[in-house]
Amino acid sequence: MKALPQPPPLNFEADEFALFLDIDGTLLEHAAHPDAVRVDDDLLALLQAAERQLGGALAFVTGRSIAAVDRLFAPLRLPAAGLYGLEHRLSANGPVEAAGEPADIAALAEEIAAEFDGANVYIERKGPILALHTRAAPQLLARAIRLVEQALDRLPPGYRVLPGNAGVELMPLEAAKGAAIRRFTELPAFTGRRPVFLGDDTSDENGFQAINEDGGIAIRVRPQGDTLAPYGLGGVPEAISWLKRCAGYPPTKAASS
Ligand SMILES: O=P(O)(O)OC[C@H]1O[C@H](O[C@H]2O[C@H](CO)[C@@H](O)[C@H](O)[C@H]2O)[C@H](O)[C@@H](O)[C@@H]1O
Repeated sequence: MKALPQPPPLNFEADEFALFLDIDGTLLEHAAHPDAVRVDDDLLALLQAAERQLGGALAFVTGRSIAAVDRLFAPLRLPAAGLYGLEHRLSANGPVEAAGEPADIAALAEEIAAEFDGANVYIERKGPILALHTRAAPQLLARAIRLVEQALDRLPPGYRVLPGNAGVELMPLEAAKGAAIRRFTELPAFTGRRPVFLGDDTSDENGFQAINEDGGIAIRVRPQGDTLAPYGLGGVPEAISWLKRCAGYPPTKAASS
């Protein structure tokens, strides 16, 4: 695969850009369990500076719930699309439009938890989305995917299965990062600015597509295989270094090499 060029540094203070950030694998290195990731003060300060410089045109766009995002980044609160856009908080201190857990998904979650009883598989119940994490038990990934695919046949239409490298998620069809980003770009704080989206995963490709269609800048972190993003950054450290340059931090050795 041809290496993607790095994105040019942007000036966050230029009133030109709206920034959308995926979290896991983009801002935070992956950990064996979703609750094992940590946000350090350096990242918090960077996000606070970026939010100020961008005039508030900064939002998380993540598969996590907004409640989980707030716990991770406390005391920082940003506008956020959680659960791939099934939840929104349109302004930093606004209300969360949260999504509940339908009865059929609750029943399925119980069934799958019993199936994996004693195995090192974490079942994350996120309202209408069910995630099975096998990062700590990679040998169980194929079984987890099979179980969720079989369950799809029993559920009412309107769900899809999104397999990943370390787990699988069952989610409503309308959960998509592209639509989540567009919901923000219609708001006064974001509109008229060029959208920029950093993501690292298959689930971010839908966001890249929307960004490309809307004349924005799509950046895939640690690109592997096909991507719609025209730009790439090697990993989380490179993504943080690039964001720091955009926010006017002095160059570090790693960033300038
Ligand atoms: O859209 P994102 O912000 O990238 O969120 C995607 C999922 O992230 C979390 O799971 C992933 O990260 C965990 C911590 O590194 C890791 O243990 C897990 O294997 C990954 O799938 C989160 O728990 C999910 O709810 C998000 O959908």
